[in-house]
Amino acid sequence: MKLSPLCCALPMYNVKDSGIATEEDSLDINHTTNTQQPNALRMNSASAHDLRCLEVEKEKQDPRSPRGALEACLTQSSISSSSSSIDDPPLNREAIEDTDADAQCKNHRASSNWGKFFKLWKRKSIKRLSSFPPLSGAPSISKRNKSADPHINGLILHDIYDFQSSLHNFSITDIEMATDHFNPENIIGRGGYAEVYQGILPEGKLIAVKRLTKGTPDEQTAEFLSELGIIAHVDHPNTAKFIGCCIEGGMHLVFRLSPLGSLGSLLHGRSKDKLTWSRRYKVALGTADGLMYLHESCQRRIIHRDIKADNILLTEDFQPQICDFGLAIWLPKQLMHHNVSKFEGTFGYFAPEYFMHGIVDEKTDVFAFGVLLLELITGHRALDESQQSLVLWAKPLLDKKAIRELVDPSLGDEYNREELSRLTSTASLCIEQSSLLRPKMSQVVELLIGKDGVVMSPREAKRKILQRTYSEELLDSVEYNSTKYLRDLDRIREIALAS
Ligand SMILES: Nc1ncnc2c1ncn2[C@@H]1O[C@H](COP(=O)(O)OP(=O)(O)OP(=O)(O)O)[C@@H](O)[C@H]1O
Repeated sequence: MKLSPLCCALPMYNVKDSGIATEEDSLDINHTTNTQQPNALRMNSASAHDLRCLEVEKEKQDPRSPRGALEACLTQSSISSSSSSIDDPPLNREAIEDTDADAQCKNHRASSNWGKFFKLWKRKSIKRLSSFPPLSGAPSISKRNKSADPHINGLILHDIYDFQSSLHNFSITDIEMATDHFNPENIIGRGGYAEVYQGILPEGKLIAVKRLTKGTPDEQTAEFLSELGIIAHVDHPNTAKFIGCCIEGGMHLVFRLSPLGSLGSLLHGRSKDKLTWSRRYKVALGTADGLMYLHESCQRRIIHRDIKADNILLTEDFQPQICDFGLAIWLPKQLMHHNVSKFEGTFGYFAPEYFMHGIVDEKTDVFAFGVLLLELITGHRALDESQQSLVLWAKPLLDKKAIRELVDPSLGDEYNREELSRLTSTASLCIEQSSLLRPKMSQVVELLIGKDGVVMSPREAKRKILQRTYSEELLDSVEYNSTKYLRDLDRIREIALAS
């Protein structure tokens, strides 16, 4: 079951009182005020909103944040196009107008460059964005940006805009031609926010067009910018290939088509037999590599927050590509974790600390990756039709190493025992209830490939990865068992269904 971002407020466990440094949703622009929030949360909404506005201003100053990168681009664009500004068409208010009566935020929007962003995208003359900083080898922006010298800052901007992005600004005519006017027969996927159409460009390139369909125009804009701000900076063989976007007639993100669709559709569909053991192993390794890149090798830490089989696309040679960055956040280095006040994500993949405290960090992705490994091994869904959790079913079997009972019957004996053993022991570590005992993704990769020929036992691995953080200490001090996990799962499900 997928939770929509605004449908369900996270029950608060008074994290502030327990001493954890909390932070408003400073990085996730999805988090607008939720009218369905319980009273306690609603009472806080005014100050949270003010804080949010302040945070937005702070993000705009940081050229490495999604908002900062776009703002920087727009500042530059308005500098370079200042002479022609008189001729500019009026802003596309429709896309950004907010019905919110909050005067402060209206003022913020009036002075914001976001309107210009949409205007830029809409201009036919600008077909290519040169707005996003390079993905690698970028100038050390944060360091140099400390200088108050406008000349130096000008140089930095110059560096940024010299980057020739290959992102394309499609017109709605391009998109309609490619998808045969959004012919329903071309729908290849439906998610919580979007319909995805396959299409073909005049030069023959196959594309997938993600058309945002759910929510109000404001919510769609927030979702669009949130995903765009992350994917435009992500470039790895195991992440979805973003080509460009179109903001005419709605919000559209354009990707290279992954011909085999998602891992979820294959694993739980009629073509399951295509997923031989060696392909499953390849998918596990590739996904781990992609996630390690997001957590540890990007300019900023990216937490995906919705790792699941449906969000792993497959190329024709079964190379996995992580997609759907709609919930992803950038986490500042100095922040141990991020606290959210609303549930977003997918049932069956939630880590206990997310249930308990709304804590989001790399380890919540690691937990979801562990569930994904279990899906690959067992062929079961994360949550089956009767809402039974795969984690709770598999845990006792993992503990007593009943591997034959775990393995997908459709594989028969067609699997590599050593690889299977690595996958099961890694899965077992990833779904540890205490995030402290879960490995980092770089450790996961090592475990999966059996580095140095050593297959680590969970006990050995636990000893190796002991690295306590404050939040981990706190979590560890709370006795968290399967009963509590189940209770939390039920409670969150009830809240989600009630709202
Ligand atoms: N590039 C692509 N190539 C092929 N299929 C795709 C592609 N992108 C998306 N899909 C299909 O569309 C589905 C939905 O896409 P996506 O997850 O991005 O939408 P969403 O609305 O954000 O979904 P969610 O509810 O998971 O947040 C995917 O599970 C996949 O089956």
